[in-house]
Amino acid sequence: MSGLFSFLKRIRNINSPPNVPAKNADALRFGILGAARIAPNALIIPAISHPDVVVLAVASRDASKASAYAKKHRISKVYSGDDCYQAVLDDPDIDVVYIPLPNGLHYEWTMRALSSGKHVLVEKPMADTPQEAQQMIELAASKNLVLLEAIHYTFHPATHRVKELLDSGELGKITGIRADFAVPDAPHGIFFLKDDVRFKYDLGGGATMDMGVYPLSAVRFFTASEPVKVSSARAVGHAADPARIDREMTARLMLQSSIEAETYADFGMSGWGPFHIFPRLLKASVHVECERGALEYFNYPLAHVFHSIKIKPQGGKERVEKAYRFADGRGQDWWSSYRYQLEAFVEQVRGRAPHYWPEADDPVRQLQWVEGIYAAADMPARPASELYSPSHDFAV
Ligand SMILES: NC(=O)C1=CN([C@@H]2O[C@H](COP(=O)(O)OP(=O)(O)OC[C@H]3O[C@@H](n4cnc5c(N)ncnc54)[C@H](OP(=O)(O)O)[C@@H]3O)[C@@H](O)[C@H]2O)C=CC1
Ligand SMILES: O=C1OC[C@@H](O)[C@H](O)[C@H]1O
Repeated sequence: MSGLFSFLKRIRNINSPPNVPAKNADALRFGILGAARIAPNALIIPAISHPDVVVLAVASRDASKASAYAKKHRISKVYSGDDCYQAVLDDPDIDVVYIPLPNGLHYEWTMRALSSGKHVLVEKPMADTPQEAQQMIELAASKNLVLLEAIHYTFHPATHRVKELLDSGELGKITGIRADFAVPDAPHGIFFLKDDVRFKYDLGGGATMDMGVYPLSAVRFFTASEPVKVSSARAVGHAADPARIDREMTARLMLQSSIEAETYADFGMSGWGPFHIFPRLLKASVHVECERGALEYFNYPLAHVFHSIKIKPQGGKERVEKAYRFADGRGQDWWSSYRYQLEAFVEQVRGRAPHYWPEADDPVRQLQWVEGIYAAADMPARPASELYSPSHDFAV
């Protein structure tokens, strides 16, 4: 009962933060490109409890959508129309740009934002190709600006507790790892729209690009190893564009130190039983096999909602841990992974040490293996932006 009570309290506090601090006079002012569905969870609500963050502006191509979104989320500046995204970048009051646009637009708008001197928080995956990500990272570095790909689960304390347990040696070396992220097929609107950006090849769609970046990131993060090859990959095409858009992808990878990995992503698992009428449950686990036992981390992509870490030493007693804040007291048990991510982002901009920060080229390596998986599954790599040029002459 106490578990259910803390779960409900946590959900309430995540969505309606209990302590609303006054904003610092020099708080970082964020502008959002696009009235995206993810922005309230990923930035707008987490910003409420951060004294150093103000969400100042939102841009949406559609004027009525822009004003309704701004009103609902109490955002004071609204830009709309064809040039609305550029207007945010031209606004001298904006310090940081949050980019929750379709994947295929991440490169263009990150390059434009960095060129305008803004720090950038860009949604995952950072770009459509590793070459684009490389240029984005180089431009940020050359301008001394912060650029972060929003792989938010890597900022949550539970993720770090799992890494600590694996690194402690209690279970011995990692020999294999499997990571899943899959949701059941559901009526349009529950998870995805009928016309969702995820189903459009030219916008960088596909399950591997969308949900698949989590399991791929997880096998790389927890093993601290890179793949050396994609042993096999099997895609099930999405009805919208079956030859190019994967609805489901299962990949087997060989990592350094002979660790075998499997990733599974699906944004529409079909049901089971007669006529597939019984829906499947969410799959969102990382299962790690070690020399002397195993570890199971359930719900790693949304650990703040609920998670469990099962430690299963060989011949020993299984135990379960949870970690909603860091052992040294940092954070709050109701902070979402997005809130922890925002905390780290601000620390990085302010020149202080965040509790975690990814290696600069991590998004490049991640996208190299996204491409490797598509190739092994006989699906085309996602197309680079029309504005991409290998010679680096991005023109704004
Ligand atoms: N970190 C996380 O947990 C999550 C991350 N994401 C990521 O966030 C991004 C956006 O996802 P989501 O919020 O679901 O997407 P939405 O479709 O809700 O939002 C995308 C926004 O992009 C703008 N846009 C610009 N050009 C186009 C176009 N050609 N077609 C469609 N939209 C366009 C629209 O803004 P407007 O019309 O207002 O200008 C739209 O609101 C993706 O990169 C996705 O991977 C998504 C969900 C969870
Ligand atoms: O990042 C994400 O996390 C949750 C998923 O449902 C979504 O498709 C994806 O974009």
